[in-house]
Order: sequence, then structure tokens, then C-alpha cells
Amino acid sequence: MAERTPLMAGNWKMNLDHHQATHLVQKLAWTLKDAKHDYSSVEVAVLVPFTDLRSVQTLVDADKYEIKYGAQDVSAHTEGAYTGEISPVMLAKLGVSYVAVGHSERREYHGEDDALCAAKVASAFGQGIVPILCVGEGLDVRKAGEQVSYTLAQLDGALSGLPAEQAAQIVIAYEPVWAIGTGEVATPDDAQEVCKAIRDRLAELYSRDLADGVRVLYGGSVKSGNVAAIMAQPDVDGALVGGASLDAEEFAKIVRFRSHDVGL
Ligand SMILES: O=C(CO)COP(=O)(O)O
Repeated sequence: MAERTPLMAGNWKMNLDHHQATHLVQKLAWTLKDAKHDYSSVEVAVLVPFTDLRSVQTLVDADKYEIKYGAQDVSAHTEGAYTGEISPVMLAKLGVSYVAVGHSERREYHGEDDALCAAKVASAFGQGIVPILCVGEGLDVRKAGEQVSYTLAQLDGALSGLPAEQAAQIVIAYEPVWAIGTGEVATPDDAQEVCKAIRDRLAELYSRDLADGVRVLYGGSVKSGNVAAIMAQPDVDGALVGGASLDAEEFAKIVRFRSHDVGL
């Protein structure tokens, strides 16, 4: 099986202005440095508000931090009369590595559908930015036991037409909507069930080899106290962390999930 470097990505959502962003990234970098964190063993990224990106870029470049950064959304277009949107070209100029696409809050509050997600995935890749495609079911779907088919339909829709070279780079985040910001974390088995189904679908759509190289993250109320059990699942390759990523020490503990077992 291909080696997959775990990715811990903090999704700040609409929190922290550019001053606060600088403080948090600095504190995170120092905390991880003190702990001698090896970024090649667990990759670290923060997905920040657009208005924070330039400040975060300046800091990361100046201090040569290994923390990656990204945005929380991207336009499906590269330029033109799209008031309020942000082009992937602009994001690429700011050195972003990742962009979230299709977060459930975008789907719910902005009516984003799978076709738009597919366009945004293509738009990000067009500028060399890796999309973190978010999928996951709501509570009604979970109660009906249809979480796998529902999530795979979202996956199929957003990957529609995506060439294998790009699919090989994508990151998928399984975020059950009922576990987001609710404190109700999916059990490790719940996370594994859908993350495995996502990987199996990638194998069907592309190849087993490709699927084995794609990172599938879990998101939804991840904290330092529950991350190790979730990461122990074979098909979970990291976490997309909301609330807990706003606290540098807590997020650093999540990044260092492997050290918890040995009490480091
Ligand atoms: O939506 C999420 C990350 O994208 C999860 O948010 P919480 O970690 O706050 O539940």
C-alpha cells in the first residue's frame, strides 16, 4: 500500500483577523518547534479567511515555517465580473497550497451543489492548488442509514470529469454534518466506514493504486482527546479541524497525535 503522509488541516472558518492570524500561526510554529515536530511525518496546514492570507504568507515566508496555508473557498472562474469572488489565480499568487471545496457550510448557506464543486475542483487544480473536497451526510441521512450512498454520490458529482493525474493529488474530507461544531464526534468505526467507502470508490473510478495514494481526512468535532482513536483507523489519513484549530496548543496536540500514546 502506498505511503500516505497524514495531513492535519485547521479550518478557521470566519474567525481571526489578520493580526490574530499572525499570532496564532506564530504560536503554532513555536509550539511545534519546541516539540521537535517532524513535518515530513505529519503535514500541517491552516485554511484561513481570505483577508488573512497575505499576512500569513509574509510570516511563513520570512520565518521559513513548514506550515502550509490555504483558503476556504475559490471561484470556479479565473477572472471577470464575479463580484465578491476570489480567483484561483489570486490564491496561487499568495502561495496557497490548499483550498477547501464544498464545505457543508458552503453547500448549506450558499447553495453549492456537486456540479459547482466539480468546477471549483478543476479551477483550483488549474492553478496548481490542491482542493480539499468536503463531503458528508446530514443527520436525517445518517438516521436512514444511507450515509455511504449519499456521500459517494457527492464524491461522484464533484470528481466528474477529473483526470487521473489530478485525482491522484486531491484530498477528500469526510465531514458528517451532524458532527460539525456539535461536540458529537463520529465513532472511529463510523469514520472508517465512510472513509473506506470513499477510497473504494476512487479505486473503481480510477485505480486501486491511485486510491491507495489519496488522503482521506475525517472532520467533525476533532479534539486532542479523540484524534488518536480516529487516526488509528486504516483509511483515515488526517483531520479537518474546525473549533479546536483556533487554539494553537490544542491544534499542536492534534498534529502530534502519535505522541499521546506514549505520554510525550
Ligand atoms: O467543519 C469542520 C471542519 O471543516 C469541523 O468543525 P468542528 O471541528 O468545529 O466540528
